[in-house]
Amino acid sequence: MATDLICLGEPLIEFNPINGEPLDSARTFSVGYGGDTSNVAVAARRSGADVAYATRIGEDAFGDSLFRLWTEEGISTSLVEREPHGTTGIYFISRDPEHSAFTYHRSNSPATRMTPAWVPEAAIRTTRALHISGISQAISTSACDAVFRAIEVAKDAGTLVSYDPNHRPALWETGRARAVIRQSVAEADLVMPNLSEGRLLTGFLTPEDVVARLVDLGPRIIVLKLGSDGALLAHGGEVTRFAAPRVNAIDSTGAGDTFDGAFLAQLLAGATPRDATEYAVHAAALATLGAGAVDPIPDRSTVLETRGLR
Ligand SMILES: O=C(O)C(=O)C[C@H](O)[C@H](O)CO
Repeated sequence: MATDLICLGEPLIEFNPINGEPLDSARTFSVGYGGDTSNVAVAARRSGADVAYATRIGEDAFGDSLFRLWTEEGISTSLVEREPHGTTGIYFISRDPEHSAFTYHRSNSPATRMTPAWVPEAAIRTTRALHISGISQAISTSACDAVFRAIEVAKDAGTLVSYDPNHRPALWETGRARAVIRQSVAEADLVMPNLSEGRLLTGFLTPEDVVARLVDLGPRIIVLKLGSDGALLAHGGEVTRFAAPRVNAIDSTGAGDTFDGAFLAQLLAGATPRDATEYAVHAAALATLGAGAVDPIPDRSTVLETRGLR
């Protein structure tokens, strides 16, 4: 059965120091789930979308654990390939309320061996939206080629292409990142960068200038994510600012991904981009109230109940 949304990329197992201790002295970690596109899949699912995740993971314990997550969340695993003897990637969080930093152990993971031939073309042709990100383009050349192939198939079929640059400087050289991300932004229908990514792509500083330049690149809908300052939506020739509710954030990991998934679920359910942005700023704020990427992602009823926070 066709799903509303396919998220394609690399999932990771997450290690988060208990009480936010620095990595060099941390002795105890809570173990959770991460990987930006998997986080988006969970967020979209918890907001009511019918979602499939496309990836390659190992036939190892961490692969089993991720597989269980998607199954328990009700995310289709029909596009998940298991690699015998593959080692599923992991990362460690250095926690910060606004900008968490990540230490990766993911080189040579099964996801780095995604190729254009692996891309699930038939499924992408029949779904309504495809979500991909710059992280999958950073992890290997063949994964980057796979993302571009997925975009090409989606565009050919009229599937909405949703793209988050998620620039991670630790994963690739900035000149290449900028070129690849710009090309992807130009091809996408919907892009959801943060301000530093917008600045990298456009050379402009203010959110308004950044959004104006991104509009020139071509996407139909641009949502510039501004963290605790909310978001700026550009759509249909109008630019609208949305404030975020005030919360006592403890960990921003995955908040941007929660925004993406929440926005996509609303859009696919028929909401306008304005209503989807209003909903997504609330969902993203709630996602900062707990530690780690996936556990604090709110469900639809929690987002709707807490919209009065502002
Ligand atoms: O940074 C990555 O590659 C990850 O996927 C880890 C995190 O879950 C993700 O960055 C949060 O957005």
